Parts: sequence; C-alpha cells; structure tokens
Amino acid sequence: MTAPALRLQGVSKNYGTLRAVDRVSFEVRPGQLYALLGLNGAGKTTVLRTVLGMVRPSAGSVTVLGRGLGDRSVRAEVGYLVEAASAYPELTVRENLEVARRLRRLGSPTAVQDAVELFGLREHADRRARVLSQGNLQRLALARAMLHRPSLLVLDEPVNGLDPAGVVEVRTLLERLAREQGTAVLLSSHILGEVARVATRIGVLHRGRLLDEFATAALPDRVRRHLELTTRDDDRAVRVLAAAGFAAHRGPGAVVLQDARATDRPDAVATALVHGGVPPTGLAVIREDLEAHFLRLVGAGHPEERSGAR
Ligand SMILES: Nc1ncnc2c1ncn2[C@@H]1O[C@H](COP(=O)(O)OP(=O)(O)OP(=O)(O)O)[C@@H](O)[C@H]1O
Repeated sequence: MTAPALRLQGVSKNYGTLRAVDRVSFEVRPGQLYALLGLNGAGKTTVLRTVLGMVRPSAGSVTVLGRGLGDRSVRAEVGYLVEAASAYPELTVRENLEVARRLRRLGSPTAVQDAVELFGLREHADRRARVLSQGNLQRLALARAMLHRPSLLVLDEPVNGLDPAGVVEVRTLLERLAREQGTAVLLSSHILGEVARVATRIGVLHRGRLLDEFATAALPDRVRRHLELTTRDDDRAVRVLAAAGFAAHRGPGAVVLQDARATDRPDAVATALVHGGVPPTGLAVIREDLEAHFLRLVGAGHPEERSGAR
C-alpha cells in the first residue's frame, strides 16, 4: 500500500480553556478526496491550519509523505486555499499565475501554461481577474495553489459562495486532480450533500472530535430507511402485518415499518398484505436525506447546536 500523503496522529489544539481540536487522527492517501465535515465551530479550520503549519498543535503530530512539518521540503509538497479566492484584479489570469510562479521560484517556464491547460482556463487566460465569474476565480485560485504540483491540496470550504455551476466546476476539477495527478485532497465543508458528491472519504468532526469516518460509497447503507405504505384499511393492515411478524405502526397518512426486514424485502410485506386481504395501494422505501443523517450523527436536534454554539 502507498504511504499516506497526510497523517494526523492524536492532534489537539487548545485555545485557553477551549479545546478546539481533541485528539484527531486520520490519513489521506494519494488520489483520495477526504472531506472534514462539521458544523460551524466544529474545529475544521483549526485542523486545516494545523496541517499547514499555521497553527501549532498543543499535542499530537502531523506528517506529510512521512515527513514532519518542520522539514522544509514539505512546503513544496503542499498547496492550499484557506481564504476566499482572490487575485490581483487588474492582472490577467496568466499574469496572476506568473506572479505566483515567481513567488514560488518555480524554474519551469511551462508551469503557467500547464496550469492554464490543466484548469481549463485557456479561454480566460488573457482576461483580467476582476471580470471573472466566481467559478473561474476559484479555478484561478486552485490553479495557483497547484502551480508547483503539490502532492497534497488543502482547501477550506472550497465551494462556499459558488453558484451551482461553479460547484460542479470545482468538483469536476478536484476529481480530475485526484484521478489524473494522484493529488491527495483534504477539504472542509459543513454540507454533507456537497461533500458526498466530491469526497471519497468523509470524517465527521464535532466539538473538536472526529466522531466518525467512512467511505462515501458506504453512505447509502448508513442512512436510515423506512417503508411507507397505504391501503384501503390501515388499521387492518397493521394487524395483518403484525400477524406476519412485521412491526408496523400508523404514521401520518401512511403505515410505517422501520425494521430492516421490511425495508430489505418490501415484496414480502406486499405479499403478506395481499394474503391478508388488504393489498397495498402505495408502497415506497424512504431514505433519510443526507442533511438529516448528518444532523443525527452529530446529535444536533436543537437549533442552538445547528448554529454551532459551543
Ligand atoms: N485563534 C483562536 N483563538 C481562540 N479561539 C479560536 C481561535 N480559532 C478558533 N477558535 C475557536 O475554536 C473553535 C473551532 O473553530 P474553527 O474555526 O476551527 O471551526 P470550523 O469548524 O472551521 O468552523 P467554521 O465552519 O465556522 O469555520 C471555535 O469555537 C472557535 O471559536
């Protein structure tokens, strides 16, 4: 197995008496898109800034490609975007990238052109940054962060403030970077639906702690499901189902079954109803939506939790 591009082990960060990050450990492998998901104030930015060496952890360690952050060679391996995308407004896209190339002291004369191509900026290359759409400005910011072809890209809320088209653009771009360049991407977001579409792995951060971690592909199996059905006599349907061994109750306007035996085998439920003389007039397996799933994971039923008060 390849070495992780990033490894955090037992990272904590205290601000006075506040423990903003509490013993967080995870890895991001090359080509992996890892999303840290959490409510406002969960500690996402602090984790990201710790990875970038902008915040010194109170405990624990961070390694990039097996090297500690004190190792100067690590700087060349990391690209980041932790502020809102910005650029010199009066300079063109190409000039903005050229400035970044010089600041990075990159010798390669083709670095700027390569970035223009890779980030799909060719038709905008000679336009001033101030006339770019938010999506294209974000592309430029990403192109700048990736100019030196780092192994690890760190992005704080990369699609914040983008319109739906911009979100799709950034998502497509990150997927390409991960797939074609093997870049490891660590990003943060507070919207599960958004990260579920881009990330390959999700870590749920809440009150500084990593509550849960899972492959995005496993998400459909983790969300709760229930079966809803309607009949011409719902009371009788509940009795028939109980006799057939299915726990059912009357919900608003429908009979509800939460047992996995029912959600896995809706056909068996329908058969039991038909045999009991109350055939279903409607039947559907309902999946919990992603936001509801996320809020349940972090136990955030209360409005003050949702606003991230801590
Ligand atoms: N420099 C600091 N000094 C004191 N407290 C801080 C500092 N930086 C962050 N905090 C606190 O640490 C906690 C975690 O903040 P952080 O910004 O990491 O969360 P976040 O998940 O990124 O939130 P958001 O989504 O709102 O950006 C918060 O309670 C915040 O107020």
